[in-house]
Amino acid sequence: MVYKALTIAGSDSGGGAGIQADLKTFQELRVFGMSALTAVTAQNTLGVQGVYPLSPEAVAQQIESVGTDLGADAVKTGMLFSAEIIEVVASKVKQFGWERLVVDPVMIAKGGAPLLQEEAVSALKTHLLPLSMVVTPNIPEAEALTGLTIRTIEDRKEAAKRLHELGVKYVVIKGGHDDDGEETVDVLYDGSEFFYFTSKRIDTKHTHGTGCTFAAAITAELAKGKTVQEAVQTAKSFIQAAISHELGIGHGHGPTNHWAYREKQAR
Ligand SMILES: Nc1ncnc2c1ncn2[C@@H]1O[C@H](COP(=O)(O)OP(=O)(O)O)[C@@H](O)[C@H]1O
Ligand SMILES: Cc1ncc(COP(=O)(O)OP(=O)(O)O)c(N)n1
Repeated sequence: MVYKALTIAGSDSGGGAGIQADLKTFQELRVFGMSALTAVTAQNTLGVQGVYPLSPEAVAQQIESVGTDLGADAVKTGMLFSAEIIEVVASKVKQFGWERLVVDPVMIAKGGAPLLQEEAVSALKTHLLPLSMVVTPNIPEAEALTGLTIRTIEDRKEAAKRLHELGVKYVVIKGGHDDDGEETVDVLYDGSEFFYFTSKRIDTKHTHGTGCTFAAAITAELAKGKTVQEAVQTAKSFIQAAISHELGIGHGHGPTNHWAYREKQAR
């Protein structure tokens, strides 16, 4: 069986985040990866040097090409840049009836560069979140989407409930930005229960692209027909391996190691 996943996201020339991280993750999890580019970024481990969005028509046409021929078992969105792009993505998701949709609401790169226009946050809430099966905000993104200030796990639970009310079936609020304590905890809410995915916090500066990689792993597992709980568990193990076995490349915040999980499984 060939499982297929489509990522709709921006290109990271440095290869650690964006489309590149997504396709590497799909491949490592034995899922055929396809892409629709929303923007080209000139980016490396030191930061984002340039952002060049594509036209909404170009984004729509790429999705159309994939949807009318290959099809997709699951779809992920990453950097969407503008309200116009969000609207065409939402309309194509509806057109092709894609239900296994993972929305990683990328807003700002770790170095501080904006990857989503501020006025596009409300388009994300109105047009895309109601269509999504899973949304995977980090803490600042969950704050921007809900208007809440998030300090504690209870705050994250409240934010998850608010996002669920927008129509998202499963909300995962990631804990990478909560650097208190020895563990990172990702909180999953399915509309009635909370589940916690915990791992040892790794002390490293090489975490560029963790969010993209984590959401891409969820997407790959959903493409195979796994449940959301199973998919999040695999994604947590995948990202833990990718962060622990750092590559140490570049002069700044380096990428994670996308082949570490496979090598660990093979041992
Ligand atoms: N230092 C770390 N050690 C272990 N896991 C981490 C670390 N930083 C992030 N993660 C994990 O990586 C994934 C992405 O989290 P996060 O960094 O919050 O996202 P983003 O890249 O979108 O800001 C989550 O599963 C989180 O728990
Ligand atoms: C093209 C592109 N898309 C998304 C991101 C953000 O990726 P993320 O996984 O959140 O990693 P950091 O930028 O926070 O390291 C990006 N940088 N570029």
